[in-house]
Amino acid sequence: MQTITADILKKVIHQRPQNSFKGTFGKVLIVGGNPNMGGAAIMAGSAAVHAGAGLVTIATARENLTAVHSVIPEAMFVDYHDAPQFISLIKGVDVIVLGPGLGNDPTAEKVIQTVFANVASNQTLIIDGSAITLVAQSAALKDAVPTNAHVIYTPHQMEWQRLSGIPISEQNNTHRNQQAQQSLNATVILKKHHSEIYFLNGEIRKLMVGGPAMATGGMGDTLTGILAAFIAQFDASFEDRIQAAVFTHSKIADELAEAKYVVLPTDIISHLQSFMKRNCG
Ligand SMILES: NC(=O)C1=CN([C@@H]2O[C@H](COP(=O)(O)OP(=O)(O)OC[C@H]3O[C@@H](n4cnc5c(N)ncnc54)[C@H](OP(=O)(O)O)[C@@H]3O)[C@@H](O)[C@H]2O)[C@@H](O)CC1
Ligand SMILES: Nc1ncnc2c1ncn2[C@@H]1O[C@H](COP(=O)(O)OP(=O)(O)O)[C@@H](O)[C@H]1O
Ligand SMILES: [Mg+2]
Repeated sequence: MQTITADILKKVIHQRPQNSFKGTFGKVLIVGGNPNMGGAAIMAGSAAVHAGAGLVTIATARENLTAVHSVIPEAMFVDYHDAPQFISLIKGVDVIVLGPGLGNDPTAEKVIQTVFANVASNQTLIIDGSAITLVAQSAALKDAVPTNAHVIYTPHQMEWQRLSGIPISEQNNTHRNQQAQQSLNATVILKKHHSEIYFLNGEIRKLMVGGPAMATGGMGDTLTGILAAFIAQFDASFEDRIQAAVFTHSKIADELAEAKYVVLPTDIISHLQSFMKRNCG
């Protein structure tokens, strides 16, 4: 299995063309954050803004409106109960992140169904957190996962156990992980110490940066926003954009961990802009 090396950064992150505007750098929609977990959607949205997505909207519970606007004034808000507005947004973006802090109740299920029913073939759908757990638990949702879009699952080990049926103790079996990933017809980023990425073309990549300073709630939510921004704005291959995003997330954490005992998701978010500037090709 090949490891991801630092040269992926300059391959993917490029100087911005002079003749450009916000639309050049892609539109991202974050769908998540129930009234108890608004922070997850805010971290994902904030990461997408700071990693360079041109336009970011957060579809979340109305209770989160004030927090979203005060923490990320760059992002727009939509109430995920407002079906017409929500559906029109889903249709208008390049990348959708579905799941951070969404919760496991019937509202969450309905939100997931709405996204699945309205995603188109040129879009990328990142399925994370609660959305992975709900898809794993419901045959109806599993059947409704879009087959036309680029789908990426970002499970931690327990979420991967739920989705694939492979117990955590057996997830060191790369071949078995790959079989499960291929049967999902999607890319899988299996998050752990030394995360692994399983691509549809059969390639597998291992991440050798990142460490225990990252073990804080919200760290995976933050990764989804970075992924979305990299996929939405850069021109490199799909596989390279994903590797660059995953590398960036953990490499920033390693750099910060030289001086900090624990690295917070919001620390990573606030260092994205300078890290990308330093590592742009
Ligand atoms: N600020 C916010 O709004 C935040 C909102 N969040 C949102 O919460 C939602 C639920 O996500 P979740 O990951 O917190 O819970 P769940 O899916 O039940 O998994 C946890 C269970 O699995 C077990 N476990 C075993 N191995 C593991 C591993 N490698 N990595 C992780 N867990 C592992 C673990 O074992 P234990 O810790 O109990 O020993 C426990 O039994 C989701 O939508 C997410 O986005 C969070 O991001 C936090 C910040
Ligand atoms: N010990 C560790 N070594 C390397 N990376 C870690 C470690 N602990 C956590 N991480 C990283 O932090 C993120 C955790 O994701 P996740 O569990 O989904 O967080 P949350 O749902 O709380 O946002 C993953 O990217 C994972 O690889
Ligand atoms: Mg998570």
